[in-house]
Amino acid sequence: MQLECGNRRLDLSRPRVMGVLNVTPDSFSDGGAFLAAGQAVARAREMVAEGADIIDIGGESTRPGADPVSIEDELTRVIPVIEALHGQVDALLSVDTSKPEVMRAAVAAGADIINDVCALQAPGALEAAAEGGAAVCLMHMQGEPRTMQADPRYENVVTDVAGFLRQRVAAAEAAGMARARLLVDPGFGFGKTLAHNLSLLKHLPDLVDSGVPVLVGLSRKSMIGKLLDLPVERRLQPSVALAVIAVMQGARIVRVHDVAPTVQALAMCAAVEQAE
Ligand SMILES: Nc1nc2[nH]c(SCC(=O)O)nc2c(=O)[nH]1
Repeated sequence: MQLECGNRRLDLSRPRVMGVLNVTPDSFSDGGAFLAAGQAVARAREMVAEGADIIDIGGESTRPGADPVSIEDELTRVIPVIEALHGQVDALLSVDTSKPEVMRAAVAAGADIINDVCALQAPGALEAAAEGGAAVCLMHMQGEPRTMQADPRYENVVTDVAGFLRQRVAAAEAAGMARARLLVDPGFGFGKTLAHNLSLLKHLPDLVDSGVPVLVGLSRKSMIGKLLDLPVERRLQPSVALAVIAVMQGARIVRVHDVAPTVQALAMCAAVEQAE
């Protein structure tokens, strides 16, 4: 199984690690720490050295309650980092954005993957994503970051999310994107209660059956805090455990803050997968 990212390919026959690089002043886990492009580039290099296959660069926090960011501010934050990293690190570059203007500029600057928590629903996003050839991650979110955790409700969260993602895959293909360029993601924590998140993880194989590789983001999320009553800075071990569970449920890419421990854990998953 290969993911087509422009003229590059990512072999998904073994699970891959996407390192989170928040270039925002209010990101929930390292807000402000990497605002300066120089610090962001250093952090990216650190994650690549730890084994990250992809660096996910985000200029707008989408944690619950986050305020929207202007196009200009998002461009100012992410483009210099993509330009500085392009061709300089042995990892694919992903841009975490929902804005078509940022998608176009990021791909032009060297982004290999568009990671859209809104699954290309913004006006012009399908066209922007189609034209550059980058891979695209289509993620499910109910509502918007500011209000999505108020009172999320579903008929059946698994079939609702799976149906939405199937529809977004169809829309992307209709816009001219080959299926080999696509990823789907249930969007843990994006308009979901703890029960919804646990059900989605338990039934992840239903999503895997869609034939499009699955990416998940569970790292340091509030579902861990709710289950174990742990603050963000003490969620490493459960985050690694959730990455292993997701991979054993069929996920092929995990989006994480703590790269080295996740790389180690997924190397063991890969060894077991490949054993006789
Ligand atoms: N594809 C994808 N992109 C993401 N961006 C964020 S930002 C919030 C956080 O890291 O807690 N989460 C996710 C996720 O779960 N999947």
